[in-house]
Amino acid sequence: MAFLPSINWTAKHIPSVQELAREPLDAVPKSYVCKVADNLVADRCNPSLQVPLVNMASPVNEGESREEELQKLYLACRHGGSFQIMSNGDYEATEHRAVVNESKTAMALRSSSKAAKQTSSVQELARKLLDVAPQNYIRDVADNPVSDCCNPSLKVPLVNMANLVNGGEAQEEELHKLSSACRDWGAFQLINHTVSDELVEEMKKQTRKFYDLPLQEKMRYARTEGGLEGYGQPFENNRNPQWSDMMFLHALPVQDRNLSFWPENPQGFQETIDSYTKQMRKLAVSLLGFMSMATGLKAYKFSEVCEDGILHLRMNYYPPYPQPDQVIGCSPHTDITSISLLLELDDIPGLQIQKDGNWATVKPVPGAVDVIIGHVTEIMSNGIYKAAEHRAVVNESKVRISIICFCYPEENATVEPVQDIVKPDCPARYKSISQPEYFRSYLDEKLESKQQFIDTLKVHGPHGFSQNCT
Ligand SMILES: O=C(O)CCC(=O)C(=O)O
Ligand SMILES: [Fe+2]
Repeated sequence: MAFLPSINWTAKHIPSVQELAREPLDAVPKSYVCKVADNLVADRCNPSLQVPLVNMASPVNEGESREEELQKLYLACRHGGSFQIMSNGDYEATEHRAVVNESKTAMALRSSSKAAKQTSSVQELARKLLDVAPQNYIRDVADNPVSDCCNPSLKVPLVNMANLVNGGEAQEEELHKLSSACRDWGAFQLINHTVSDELVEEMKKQTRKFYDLPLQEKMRYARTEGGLEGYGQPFENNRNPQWSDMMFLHALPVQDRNLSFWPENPQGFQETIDSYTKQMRKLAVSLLGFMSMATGLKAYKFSEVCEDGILHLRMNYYPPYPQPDQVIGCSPHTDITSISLLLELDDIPGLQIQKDGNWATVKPVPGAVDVIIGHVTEIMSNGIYKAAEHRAVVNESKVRISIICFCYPEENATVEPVQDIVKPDCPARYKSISQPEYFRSYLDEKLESKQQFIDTLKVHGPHGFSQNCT
């Protein structure tokens, strides 16, 4: 397919040394041949030197041999052990290497204690449960998601897309509702949207099947060090890791895809993701158009920049946790998108929106898409619309899965307040920045505590940020 990354297997990059060694080779590729000065046989080996042997049973069991074994362990560590830094140099890190046998294969599994800190799957961790999650997942009482929850009378607004599309009087009324939702909440639930039920159901079904695969299969798509895409845990910038796994893909524009991260299993998932993300971008464009209209703008200013926009897909998996108030599925944050379109797989609430100091739980509505306004729309509306702070809590006994399309302007767009909103008595409250620069500065920005990325883009000129333009 056109978007497969091109891999150039030169002599330097051999896909498998195991395979290479199977070939009847006269000589290995040149790049594998060591210099004479590094020759392993020439500086080989003092046969009288014996690596120390330590018997684990002795230091574990109390008793006479314990002291003796500990002494052996101490000497072994001093001369060729690890923990050089933690022991302040008392123990030494060992230089080591492995040589090759002339006729036999050798295998070794390396385990590094780094892996223990960061799990490769919270889903697996939750399966082994465990009366309590590892300590680093447990939150301070002050951040407790249940104790600071929730005002049940707060209800996230519902917007009916059919009324927006059909025009007439019903449209006027619905635009009014949409405007209030965007100004007062920065979020709403959208019913009668344009994405087909079959496609939505297929996307849900395949996502569930993907998470039901064995870990080993999911790990084929694992995020690589320093990368963004693939299967792994949420990017951490918080004190506690989040009780969730995720799959993150660059889905649109099509040329941004790296299909090596797109699951081939379950069968047909790639095609479903392709259709789903294209349909969701269409919905985003149409909805952003109505959101422009709802500010009183004649043209579809917010949507124009998204017609060929960027779309990132994230599928979140939140395992249950018996004390859901002790962990967090997704920490409070605002999205940096134009809008985020979120699908909940089952009737299991988890998403919460911050409203006037309270958290409001979004109750899943069959067939609805949850819409969350992000920083780009806040900027383009010059602050009339607000990016919603939101988070996800975990259910005590049931798995929760959500699928989110993060929709952004296209690559060559400029993120700035739209001209028709900026007026002499309502100057621009945000800086103008190109879309690529916007992403770059988001990833680079070192934010102070409580500061959000959008704060770095606010204009604090003579007119100040306090101007009220609404
Ligand atoms: O899963 C959810 O309900 C929210 C997830 C979310 O906000 C995100 O992934 O940005
Ligand atoms: Fe979010």
